[in-house]
Amino acid sequence: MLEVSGVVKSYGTRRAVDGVSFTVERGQTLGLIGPNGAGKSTTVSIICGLLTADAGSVMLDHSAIGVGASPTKRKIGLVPQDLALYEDLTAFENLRLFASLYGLSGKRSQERAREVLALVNLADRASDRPSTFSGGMKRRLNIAAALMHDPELLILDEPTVGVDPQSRNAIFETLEKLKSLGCSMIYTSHYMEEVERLADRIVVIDHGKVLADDTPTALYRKLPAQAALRLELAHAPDEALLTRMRAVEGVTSVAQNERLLEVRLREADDALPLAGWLAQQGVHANHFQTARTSLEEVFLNLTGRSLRD
Ligand SMILES: Nc1ncnc2c1ncn2[C@@H]1O[C@H](COP(=O)(O)OP(=O)(O)OP(=O)(O)O)[C@@H](O)[C@H]1O
Repeated sequence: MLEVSGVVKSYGTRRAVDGVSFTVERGQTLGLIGPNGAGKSTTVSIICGLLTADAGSVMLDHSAIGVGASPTKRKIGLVPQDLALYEDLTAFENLRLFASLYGLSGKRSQERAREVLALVNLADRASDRPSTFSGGMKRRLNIAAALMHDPELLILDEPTVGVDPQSRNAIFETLEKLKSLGCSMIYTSHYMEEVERLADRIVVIDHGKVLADDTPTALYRKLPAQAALRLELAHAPDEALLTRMRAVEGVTSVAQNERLLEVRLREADDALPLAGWLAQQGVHANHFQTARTSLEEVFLNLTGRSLRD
């Protein structure tokens, strides 16, 4: 449905996007993840035709997207990072204003406004002004605005920035509903857990380049460790024991802080043979905890840096 090929964009001498390519299939949610300044917003602005690329192309349903009016652009709905609501108008009036920008008016515009307000769970707040809304409700109204013209592809640029955890959840519920209705989405974020919750496919971007493009499951598989075991031992282990433990089948690394050990395992099933080995060595744990490694580590593994400082 969407094909981004070799897109390049510089601001002066700074290359913000450096040959980015990826595709979004119909009904798919793509997570575009990278740290601040990675080039996500620039990429998204080029896809929407708000910025011109220096090189490369963006095709939506085999038609090129360029700057300026085009019927293809109408197939996209953008939820920008900055809120774009009129505080003096009610939620309903805001939506009708957005609809009029797309040439939708009269009864059809009223019906659609009611439809999208219900979709974002704001039907009971239709007559209220956004100035009385929480940050998360404003975001949901912004999502509703982007949906007024019934786009085929919804692009959300970091929609949870500045939103409290409870409202964040409400945004996710809205997006999950849209996904179940078959809406195609691009979701940018620098929070891996957010992208992981929604995305069928994740594109990792850094310094304007795509570092990985895969399904969450495939990205997990590429991590050297997929599980971890945290142990609190009865006695601090000596170096010789740690060395032998590192050689146990399935163990990828062992970090020690006095009596606490964090053992990285290739997969969760490797915990059992390790527990057997520890018992054989006469090593007793007072406490242990298993944990799955997080997809956050994909970025760390690819760049040696974490997604956020
Ligand atoms: N209008 C501009 N003029 C000059 N440089 C810019 C402009 N917009 C972005 N940049 C630079 O381009 C690079 C990519 O920025 P972009 O906003 O696309 O990244 P991002 O991944 O969306 O980051 P953020 O999450 O902070 O928005 C950054 O180095 C940024 O400073």
